[in-house]
Amino acid sequence: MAKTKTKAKKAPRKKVKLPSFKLSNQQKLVLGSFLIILGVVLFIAFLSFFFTGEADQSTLSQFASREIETENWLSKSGAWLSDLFIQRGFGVPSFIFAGLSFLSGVYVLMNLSREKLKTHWFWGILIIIWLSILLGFFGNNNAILGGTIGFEINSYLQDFIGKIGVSLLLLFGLITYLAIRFNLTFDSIASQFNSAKANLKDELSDMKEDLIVPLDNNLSEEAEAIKEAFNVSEKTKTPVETPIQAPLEKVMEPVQTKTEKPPVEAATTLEVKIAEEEDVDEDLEMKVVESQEEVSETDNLANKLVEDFGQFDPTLELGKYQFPPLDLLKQYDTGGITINQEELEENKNKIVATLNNYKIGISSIKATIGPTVTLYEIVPEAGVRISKIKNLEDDIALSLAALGIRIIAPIPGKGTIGIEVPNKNSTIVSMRSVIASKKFQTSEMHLPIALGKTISNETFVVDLAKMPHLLMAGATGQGKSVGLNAVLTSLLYKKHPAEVKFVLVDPKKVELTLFNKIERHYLAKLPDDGDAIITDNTKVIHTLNSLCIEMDNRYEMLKNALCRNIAEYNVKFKARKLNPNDGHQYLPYIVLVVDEFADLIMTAGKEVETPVARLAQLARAIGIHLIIATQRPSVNVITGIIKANFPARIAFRVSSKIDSRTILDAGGADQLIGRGDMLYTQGNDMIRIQCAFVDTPEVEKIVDFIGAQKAYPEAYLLPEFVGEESGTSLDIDISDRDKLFKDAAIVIVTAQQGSASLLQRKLKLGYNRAGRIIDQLEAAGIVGPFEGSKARQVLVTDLIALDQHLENEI
Ligand SMILES: Nc1ncnc2c1ncn2[C@@H]1O[C@H](COP(=O)(O)OP(=O)(O)OP(=O)(O)O)[C@@H](O)[C@H]1O
Repeated sequence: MAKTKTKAKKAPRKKVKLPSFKLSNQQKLVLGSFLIILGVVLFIAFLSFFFTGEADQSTLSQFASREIETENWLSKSGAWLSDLFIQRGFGVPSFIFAGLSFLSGVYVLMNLSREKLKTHWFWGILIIIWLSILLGFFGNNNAILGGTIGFEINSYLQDFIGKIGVSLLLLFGLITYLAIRFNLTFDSIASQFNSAKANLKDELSDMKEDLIVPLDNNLSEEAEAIKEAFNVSEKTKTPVETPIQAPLEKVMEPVQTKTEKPPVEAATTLEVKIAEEEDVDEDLEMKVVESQEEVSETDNLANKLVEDFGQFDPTLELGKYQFPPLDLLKQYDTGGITINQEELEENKNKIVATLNNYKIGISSIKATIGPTVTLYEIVPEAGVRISKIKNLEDDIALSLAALGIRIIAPIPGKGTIGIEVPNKNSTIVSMRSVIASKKFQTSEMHLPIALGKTISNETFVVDLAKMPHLLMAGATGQGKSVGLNAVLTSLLYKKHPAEVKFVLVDPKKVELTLFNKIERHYLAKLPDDGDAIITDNTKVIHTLNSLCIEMDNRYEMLKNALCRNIAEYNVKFKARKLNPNDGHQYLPYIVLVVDEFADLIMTAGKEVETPVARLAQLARAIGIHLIIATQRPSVNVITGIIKANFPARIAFRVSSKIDSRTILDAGGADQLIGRGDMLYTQGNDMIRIQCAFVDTPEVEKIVDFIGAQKAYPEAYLLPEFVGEESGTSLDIDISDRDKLFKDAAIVIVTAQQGSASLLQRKLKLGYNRAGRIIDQLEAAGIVGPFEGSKARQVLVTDLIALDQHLENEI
């Protein structure tokens, strides 16, 4: 309740703040000096009123007449103002108005906190009212003291609560003021009292000390005199000294009690100090407040920037950007799901009959119809072993004469066993229907992806940012490319070009080329690089390493901004709390899509695996997400380290159970029916989804629509990466060359084929040594640079030319 109350109170306050005008420096100078002068004018006029007020009384009614003269030091205006404020207003306390005006001027000129000024005015006005009542109370005979207001309020109050009531009310007002304004509490008053007591004690003991020290000095002087007079030896000293020490100890006693005060008293001394600081060093306190202002100024600066310019809008540069309309997508599933009652009945009967053949009784059966598959949920009779039903997978498939039967025993979270049976006529789930779904349209996810529809015909939307990386695998022709397009299309329909960037790697060179048209809107690439879509293996390695650099840079930025992830960082940046001059900028998400990952690993091996593994392990927090698609999900392609960092996996149909296990760590993908039928897992649960279908012409229309709009001057640039093969290999020292360098050169030139595997075979070398020799051959100008999957070009035509080439080197 209390909370809601405070909230309700705060809301209108903010509204009052909104029209807060901002002043230029010149305006501040003008307004500030005006207020200061007004303060001085009021002060002079009020002061003069006490000398000239009576005489000017009669002239007030003829303000406009120039013939009538007034005595006020500020003439007619002075007389009028002081009459208004003092006579008819608040009396003597009106001087506070002059002070407040003066103070306001100073605040405006020195650009001090407006909040503090408001507080001064608030309390100032309250004091004026209180004082005016107080003076009205005591100055019954002199109405000027409390002004008409003070006088009238007084007489009004006295009529109701009497003189005693008014005086108590005034006292209450004073206590309330002190308590709120100076945080005065009963304890602090008590401690003040204690401190005064302690001070008094200290002073008394000091006085005692002062009295004793001369005594002590005198005594020691006397002792010296005695010593000298009688020339006493060490032994004889004691009797003389004893009477002297005794009074000394006695004298020390009060001093000791002073230092060994009980803890309570120590606390009081501490409080005394604080109280003293508060009382004496008011200026010092002001300094403390100023330093707080400095802190709040940075806050205010952000607030002010937000107030002045609104939140930072990353989409502003392409403010008129239009998201692609739904019409660009084709509607394939207008007819809805087509499964007839007969088919359902038939399948049900067959399932029941098959199970009965094996003496498995069913207590109930339920069918859920999906776009491609119908799920029959059965509850077996008590005592039936689940494994028995699971083993009948092939028999049920045989009796239903259908491929792609999957048995889920039991369905997680339900006490049933599921049998998925493909529909005779599967329905295409069009991209349009999933994009148009409420679930996708209203999703608040960072990177929403509408993958398709589940078995119960619900649109399935997931957040790529949460996955945080996606592995897609499936045999050729089962819907991988369509799946990738569905992912990209989802993001294009939901995210502004400023919010997400794609890095597309397409070794097949045909699947993703379409997206070239939106290079300057949505793609990221290396600086000084031709196409943004990467088809060349060397470029892939450079890009992956560059993404690693981008990742490191982003982590640095996050660290400096004290944020844990990209979402927090961007919120802070939008609220203008991060200064672009300190290297901060709005960070778009980066989605790296790699098609045919197996091909990359085959040709570039570790060079690709290492940065991919690094990105997969670390990039989630800074908004780089990986989508990797592959046909061959063998263990040397999807290595343990990559797999461990890709909890979200999609499996299209694969040819064997082993492949299914490699992708999903479970069987099932081998029983799918293809054409976009897929299994999705993000940990434990496995969901069967019919992937949304988006055809190439549709994607083309979308990219044409986006490509035709105003774009950024260039693609999002990734940091530059200097490849090792270009940097280190070229300056390989001749003396550092491998012993087999010449032999290798002969092999390469004879075969006219610059490949490391040739050297491995002919010279029986390991991969690493062969690779190093190839690098040395490149440095020597015998073979050309790395060209991805192709063998390097041999630059020396025959063995005679090779001899000449090597001789020239020396
Ligand atoms: N979700 C889907 N709904 C309906 N049909 C689909 C779907 N996905 C794929 N298909 C059909 O399957 C065909 C092959 O799909 P796709 O090109 O995506 O396969 P792929 O796995 O990428 O093959 P490859 O690995 O050879 O590139 C498509 O042309 C289309 O006819």
